[in-house]
Amino acid sequence: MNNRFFNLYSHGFARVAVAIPRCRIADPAYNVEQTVALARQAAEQGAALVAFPELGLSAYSCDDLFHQKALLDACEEALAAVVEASNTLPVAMVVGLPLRVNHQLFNCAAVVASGRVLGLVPKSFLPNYGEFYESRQFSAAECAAVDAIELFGESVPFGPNQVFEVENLPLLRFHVEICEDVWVPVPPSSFAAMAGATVLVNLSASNVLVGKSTYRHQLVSQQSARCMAAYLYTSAGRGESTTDMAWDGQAIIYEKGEMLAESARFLDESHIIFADVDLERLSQERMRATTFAQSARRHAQEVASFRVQRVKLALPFETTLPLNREIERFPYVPADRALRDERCTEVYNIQVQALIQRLSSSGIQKVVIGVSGGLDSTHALLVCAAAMDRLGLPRTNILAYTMPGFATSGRTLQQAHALMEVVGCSAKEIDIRPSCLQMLKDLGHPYAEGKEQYDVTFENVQAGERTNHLFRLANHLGAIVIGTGDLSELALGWCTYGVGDHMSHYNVNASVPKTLITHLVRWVAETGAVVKGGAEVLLNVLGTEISPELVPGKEGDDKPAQITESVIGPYELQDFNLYYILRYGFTPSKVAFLSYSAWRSKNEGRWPDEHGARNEYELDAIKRNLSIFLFRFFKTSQFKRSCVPNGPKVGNGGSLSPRGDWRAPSDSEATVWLDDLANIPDQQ
Ligand SMILES: Nc1ncnc2c1ncn2[C@@H]1O[C@H](COP(=O)(O)OP(=O)(O)OC[C@H]2O[C@@H]([n+]3cccc(C(=O)O)c3)[C@H](O)[C@@H]2O)[C@@H](O)[C@H]1O
Ligand SMILES: Nc1ncnc2c1ncn2[C@@H]1O[C@H](COP(=O)(O)OP(=O)(O)OP(=O)(O)O)[C@@H](O)[C@H]1O
Ligand SMILES: NC(=O)CC[C@H](N)C(=O)O
Repeated sequence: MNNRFFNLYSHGFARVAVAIPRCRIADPAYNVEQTVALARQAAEQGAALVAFPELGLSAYSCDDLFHQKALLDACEEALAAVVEASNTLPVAMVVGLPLRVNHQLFNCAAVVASGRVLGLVPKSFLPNYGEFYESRQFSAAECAAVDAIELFGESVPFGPNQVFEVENLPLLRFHVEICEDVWVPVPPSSFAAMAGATVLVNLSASNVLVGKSTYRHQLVSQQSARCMAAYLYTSAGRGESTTDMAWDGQAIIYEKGEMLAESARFLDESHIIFADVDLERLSQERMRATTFAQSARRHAQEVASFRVQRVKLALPFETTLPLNREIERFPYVPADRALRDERCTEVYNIQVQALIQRLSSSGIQKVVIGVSGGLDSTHALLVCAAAMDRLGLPRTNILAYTMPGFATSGRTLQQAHALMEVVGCSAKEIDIRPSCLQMLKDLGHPYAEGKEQYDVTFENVQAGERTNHLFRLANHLGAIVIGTGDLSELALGWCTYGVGDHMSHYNVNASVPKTLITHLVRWVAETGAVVKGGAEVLLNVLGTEISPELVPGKEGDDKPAQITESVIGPYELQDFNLYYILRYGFTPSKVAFLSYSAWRSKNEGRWPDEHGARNEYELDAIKRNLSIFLFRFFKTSQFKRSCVPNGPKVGNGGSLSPRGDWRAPSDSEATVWLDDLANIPDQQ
C-alpha cells in the first residue's frame, strides 16, 4: 500500500497544536512536567509544532517574584528539561519563560527541537497599562544589546526577528511573538510573514474579561488573513493567580481568516487542540496576490533583518496519517444552512444586478431565452424574472421559447411549459425539427435519409438551430439572448461551440457551477423567492436526470439516451476538482487526497441537510473522474473558453472568462497533470 498518499504531510499540510497546561505559580518543576506531557501528546498525534502560553514555565502572574534568583534559576532548569525531552519527541515546541541576559530580564519564547534551543525570542511590546505592569520587571526586545547568548554551553540566537524552518518540511516556517505584540497597530508577525513565515505563533497570557474572547478571535482572524498565514494563539489558564485577574485558557488556530480549531474555555485541566494547516494553499495565495510582495518591498529593510534557524524533525512521513480537517463535499455550496442561505441571496443579487446593468446600458428592455425544462435554463429564467421585477418591467418582456427537437422528452417539454407559466413570462413553442432536417439534408447527413446516425453533427445541428432561432428572434423582437451555460460545463467543454449553447449576448450563469445552480433552484423552491407557488415545478426540474437531450432514446422509452454524468463524470466530483485546480492550482494527487477525504464515506462529514441523493466514492472512481476532468479541462476545452460571452463573476471559486480569471493557451498539453495521476493509488 502506498502509505505516503494517505499522509497529510505529502500534500502540503502540517499538523500543529496549541497546548494549555494546568500551571502552578512559581513552580517550574511542576509546570515543565505538564508541558512535556502535552508535548508528548502532540508528538503522538504526529504534530510538527506545539505552542505553550507566555511565561508558562514560571506562570505569568509571578509579579515581583520574577526578580527572585531561585525562580529564575529554576526556570532555566525547566527549559533544560524541555530540551532533554525534545531528544525523543519529534515536534518543535515553543515555551515561555523569564530569561536573564546581560543583567536584564526578558519575557521570552524558547523554540526547542531535536535536543536544541533553536532560538530565543524576547517580547517586543510590554503592556504597562490597566492591569499590566510588565515594564516593572522586564525589558523590551529592543533593549537587548546582543543577538545571541550562551545557553547550556551553546550559542543561541536571541532577538525578535527570527524565522524557524523545518528543513524537511520547507513550507513550515514559523515566527513567534508574545501576547501584546499582536495587539499593536503593526505586529512583528506582519514583517515575519513578509519574510516568509507561513505560521505565526503567539504565546499569550491574557487575563479574561467580558468580550475579550470575541476580540481575540477578531485579532487572530484578521492577522492570519492579512498575513496569508496560519495563526496559533495560546493563553494562560487554570492555576494563574486570581489576586486581581482571572484566566480562561483559550486556544485558537486560524488559517487565512478561517477558524480551524478552538478550545473550550475555563477548563480545570490541561488541554490541547490540533489543526491541519494547508501550507501549500497559503503559498499559492501569496503567489497569486502579488501585492503581498509589493508590501514586502516597501518594508525591505525590516524584512531583510530576519534570520532563519533550521531544524530537521523525525516526522511521521511514511505512515498513514489522514487529514483531520473538514473538507466540504461541495466547495461552492456551504453545508451550514445559514451560510448557504446567505450565499444564495448574494449570488442572485449579483446575477440580477449584472443583468440589470446590461439591459439599462444597452437601452434594451426585453430578453430572449431558450427554456428546456432543465436546470440551467430554469435558473437563468428565474434571474431574468427577478431582474424584470427590479427594473419595474413586466415579466412578459421575457420572451421564452421552448424548442423541442428529435430527443426532447415529454417530461422536460411539460416542465418547460409549466415553468414558463408559473414565472409569468411570454411563452412560445417552436418545433426545430423541420429546420434541423433541412440542415441535415443540406449536409448530406444520413439521418435525413432515415438512418439512425446519432453523431456529434446530429447533436450540434439541434443545439445550433436553437441558438440560431434565439439570435434571430432577438433581432426581430428587439431583445438580447440570455445565455444559460454554467461554469462546470465551460470547464469540461460540455457545450456546442459558436453556433450553439456556447454563445449568447449575455450569460448570467457563466461563473455559477452546476452544484450551486442545483442549490439555488432548490432554495427558490423552498423560500418562494421569485416565483410564488412554483415549488412543485422546480422540484420536478431538480428531480430530472441531467441530459442535453440531443440523441433520441429507444422507441416508447421516455428516458434520455444521453446521461450527461455518465460521459463527463458526476458534477459533484467535477465541481470539487474544478474548485481546487482553478482556485489554488493544486496537483491532481492533492486534489484526489482532498476529494477522498471529503467523499469516501457518505456517513462522515456534514451534508447540506436537504440534499437529495447522498453518494460516496472510492479512490478508483475519484481517480477515473479526475482523469476525465484533467483531459477535458487542460487539453480539449480551452478554445471554447477563449471566447465566451460577457457575464458576471459571482464567487472566489473563480470564473473562466479569458478577460478575467483564467487566461490560458488553447493548445496546451495536459501531460504534467495526467502524469501526476500515477501518484494516486487505485485502492485505499
Ligand atoms: N483546440 C481547438 N481549437 C479550435 N477549434 C477546435 C479545437 N478543438 C476542436 N475544435 C473544433 O471544435 C469542434 C468541437 O467543438 P463542438 O462543435 O462544440 O463539438 P463537441 O465539443 O465535439 O460537441 C459538443 C458536445 O457538447 C455536448 N453538449 C452540447 C450542448 C449542450 C450540452 C449540455 O448538456 O449542456 C452538451 C454534446 O452532447 C456534445 O457531446 C471540432 O469539431 C473542431 O471543429
Ligand atoms: N428543448 C429546448 N428548448 C429550448 N431551449 C433549449 C432546449 N434544449 C436546450 N435548450 C437551450 O440550450 C441550453 C443548453 O441545453 P442543456 O440541455 O445543456 O441545458 P439545460 O437543460 O437548461 O440544463 P442542464 O444542462 O443542466 O440540463 C438550455 O439551457 C436552453 O437554453
Ligand atoms: N500578556 C499580555 O501581553 C497581555 C496584554 C494583552 N493585551 C491581553 O490582554 O491579551
